[in-house]
Amino acid sequence: MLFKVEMKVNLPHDMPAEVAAEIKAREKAYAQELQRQGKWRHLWRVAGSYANVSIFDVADNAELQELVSALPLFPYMDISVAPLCRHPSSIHQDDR
Ligand SMILES: O=C(O)CC1=CCC(=O)O1
Repeated sequence: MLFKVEMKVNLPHDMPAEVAAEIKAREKAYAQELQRQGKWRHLWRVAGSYANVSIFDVADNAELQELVSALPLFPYMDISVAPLCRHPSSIHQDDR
């Protein structure tokens, strides 16, 4: 199942820089591993904002919840999710 996931990051302004850097490094490693596994299919920065738009390809709602709630930045993000289905005009065979 495909989901559009929008994540807006709100790190506390008083978080020490080295703590923020360590969380971001763990976030990057986790995100890249999920991309290698094919579960995090797209990751886009929203221009001008500390936010991203992502496409996840997971088995079901429960797997999405499991993966997203394990994000190191999860405690600091506002997240919105929308389920996706194939558009009849899409030319991409891997949309499903
Ligand atoms: O910077 C972000 O948008 C948050 C994030 C998600 C995956 C990652 O590496 O950073």
